[in-house]
Amino acid sequence: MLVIGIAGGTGSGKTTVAKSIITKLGSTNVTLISQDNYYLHHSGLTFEERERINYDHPRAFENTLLLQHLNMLKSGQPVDIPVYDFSTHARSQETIRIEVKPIVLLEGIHVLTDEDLRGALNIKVFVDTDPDVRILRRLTRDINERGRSLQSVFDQYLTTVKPMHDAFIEPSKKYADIIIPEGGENQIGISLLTILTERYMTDRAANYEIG
Ligand SMILES: Nc1ncnc2c1ncn2[C@@H]1O[C@H](COP(=O)(O)OP(=O)(O)O)[C@@H](O)[C@H]1O
Ligand SMILES: Nc1ccn([C@@H]2O[C@H](COP(=O)(O)O)[C@@H](O)[C@H]2O)c(=O)n1
Repeated sequence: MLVIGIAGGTGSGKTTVAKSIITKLGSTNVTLISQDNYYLHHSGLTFEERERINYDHPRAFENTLLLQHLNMLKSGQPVDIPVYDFSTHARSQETIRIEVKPIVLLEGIHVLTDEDLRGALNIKVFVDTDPDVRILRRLTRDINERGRSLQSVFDQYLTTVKPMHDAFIEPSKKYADIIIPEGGENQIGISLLTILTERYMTDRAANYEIG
């Protein structure tokens, strides 16, 4: 199984890049997993307490479960991954079944910051988009899709999103094999990744396999 990690700041276009690759290759051979599904649950906290959590710190995620699921997929077992509800800041009761496919695209803000997670990736990608573009995209998305107010997006951006991006996410770019400027607009970058993936599918014995 080939695992491609797609990191980058919030709103950089990680999901858009991943979905473009799936559109080009078809969903039969490629599956998408978002690190966001592995946000810690915090069942003992009230909504107000959950609202104040720093969701941009690397330790906000249950990466051990994510790694366990990647290992199960690699050994041929399907997995039931958590579903995360951004409007309640909690995992929902449901899970999603992920079947075994030859290619896994793993996208998330911190897929390159964690050493163990990096070790599970065959190709490491960083989507590099200017902060002003990212915050504008995030503002629109969080208000339209994640139940946020304008003020809450401002406050969260300044108190946690930007400081954590500067401290952890931007420095993780150095681990990338491929940097894709401007995300979904970069058709050449997306085509490059698609070609690499196609090549893997036609030659499973290629050098990408981790020992
Ligand atoms: N090139 C683009 N032009 C316009 N809007 C975009 C572009 N890329 C992404 N978006 C929008 O910006 C938001 C964040 O993009 P997304 O791919 O989900 O980023 P990420 O997964 O990095 O947070 C989404 O609403 C998406 O539709
Ligand atoms: N309860 C939560 C959990 C996470 N976030 C924000 O999501 C961002 C990561 O998702 P992207 O799709 O934008 O990569 C991250 O920056 C968190 O701030 C949230 O707002 N609430």
